Amino acid sequence: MTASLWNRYCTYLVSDADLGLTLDISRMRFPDGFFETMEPAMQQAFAAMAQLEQGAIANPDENRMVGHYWLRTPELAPTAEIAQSLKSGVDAIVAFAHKVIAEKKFRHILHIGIGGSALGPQFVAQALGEANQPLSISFLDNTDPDGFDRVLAELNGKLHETLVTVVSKSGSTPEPSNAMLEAKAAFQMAGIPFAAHAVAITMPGSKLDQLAIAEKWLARFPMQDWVGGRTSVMSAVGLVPAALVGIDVRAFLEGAAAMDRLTRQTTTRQNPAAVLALMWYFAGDGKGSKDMVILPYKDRLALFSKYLQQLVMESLGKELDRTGAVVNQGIAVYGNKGSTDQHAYIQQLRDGVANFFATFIQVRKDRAGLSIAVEPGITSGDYLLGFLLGTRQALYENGRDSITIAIDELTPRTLGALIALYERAVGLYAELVNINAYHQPGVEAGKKAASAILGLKAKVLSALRQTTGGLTAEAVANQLGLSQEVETIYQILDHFAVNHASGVVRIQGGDPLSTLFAVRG
Ligand SMILES: O=P(O)(O)OC[C@H]1O[C@H](O)[C@H](O)[C@@H](O)[C@@H]1O
Repeated sequence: MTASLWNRYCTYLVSDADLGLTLDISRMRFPDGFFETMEPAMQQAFAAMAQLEQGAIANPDENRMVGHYWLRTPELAPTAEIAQSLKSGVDAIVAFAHKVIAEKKFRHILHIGIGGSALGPQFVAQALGEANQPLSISFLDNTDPDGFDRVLAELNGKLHETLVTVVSKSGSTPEPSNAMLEAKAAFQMAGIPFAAHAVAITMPGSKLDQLAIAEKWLARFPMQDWVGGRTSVMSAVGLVPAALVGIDVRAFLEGAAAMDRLTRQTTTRQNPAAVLALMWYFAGDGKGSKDMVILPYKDRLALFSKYLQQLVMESLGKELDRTGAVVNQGIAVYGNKGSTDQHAYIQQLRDGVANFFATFIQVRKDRAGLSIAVEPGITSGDYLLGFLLGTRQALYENGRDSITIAIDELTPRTLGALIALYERAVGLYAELVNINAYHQPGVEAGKKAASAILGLKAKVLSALRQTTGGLTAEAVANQLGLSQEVETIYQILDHFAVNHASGVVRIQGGDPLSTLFAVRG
């Protein structure tokens, strides 16, 4: 390390002794005066965030407040009623988890949810879980039948001691709904009443909530309208499973509250979320032209990149800015963990296309106990640090910038703080580029197209049933007057045939134009 880099390190380091956290931007090559240039915009961003925290309709497209910061500081909620419901909500979650753990009736959790309703719980469980935790946890986070089978097979013979947490904010997302039905079927097959094992986490009055009430499920926990899925890990969505696996959820919330205090301050250079957002802005020129590669040197944090992928990309990936201009904003996020990735894609980061900036995440404490020496005077943890610093240096020498975030220890408190740091950095960055970070209009397009495709299935089958000799996909499409849908129809027929569904077979193989499909039996 050169003296000038050390100087830059000391000059720009943002640190918080209470959380044991540092943010080092010395390896980002921003020019002198960058902070000064950005200061007016950052002050506006602070003001907008203050409004948001006071209950402004910060998500106007959905006419919603944005309240995830109140989850860890209920006193800041805009009404006493919200504050009280948040406090009693956490009390109820903690009491429920204590009871379940003490009774020892349940040994496993099957958590059902997708997107924000699964990624947070998965990330927290992997980051803080222990081999001897009171309940083990597994996840159904898709509508993949084989995926269901694999997880349910692992729970075979254990369903009588399995608690199922069904999570869906809207209560009508198809994937968790399908997963719930598949889990319910498995319970029925095993002769175990599903309702007595099922917990619903959803917005009051949703389809899922109504089902849980009608079937008298074991428990229901509310999700708030003003908490988005990707920032729901500190609502019942994340707290219920975390408390059940024995994680100190109050410390988790407190860590986030501490980070919120730190990142609410308006002295930019002392505010780690502001500094982080500005580094993203610098790296990608405010247009997301560089990808964000997340490299935690800690196995427990391997899901952090996936978690941040949703948080950052669903929040910032927007076609329009708030004036309605087409901006196609966003920052692509990917990563896994170090040093593992050094044996994979880091080759390209060092030598290939320079379209990214890296974020190294370091946990200074190696492990709970003592380390053996793997070489005289050297531990495995020394290697991990060496690889982190070495990779950072190798990247820097080749013109690749990086940020390093370090914490002393990974605990519920520091994990809460890390999540809160990124939540606010995303909020501030969205202000800098003037977009709504709290809606996700693009997601709807795929959902609508999927439901149109499902609607075609019955029509395709009935057309096929009317012939004996078999039809090509084109013939089916023409019969239905849907020639523009021919490829989708071909895909549906192929899916039928491979799954031997409804008696559909391929009676003459070949290319998509000549393959004949028929109904047999
Ligand atoms: O919790 P749910 O309402 O089931 O939603 C689950 C997920 O699906 C949606 O499509 C959104 O894009 C995500 O932000 C959300 O977390």
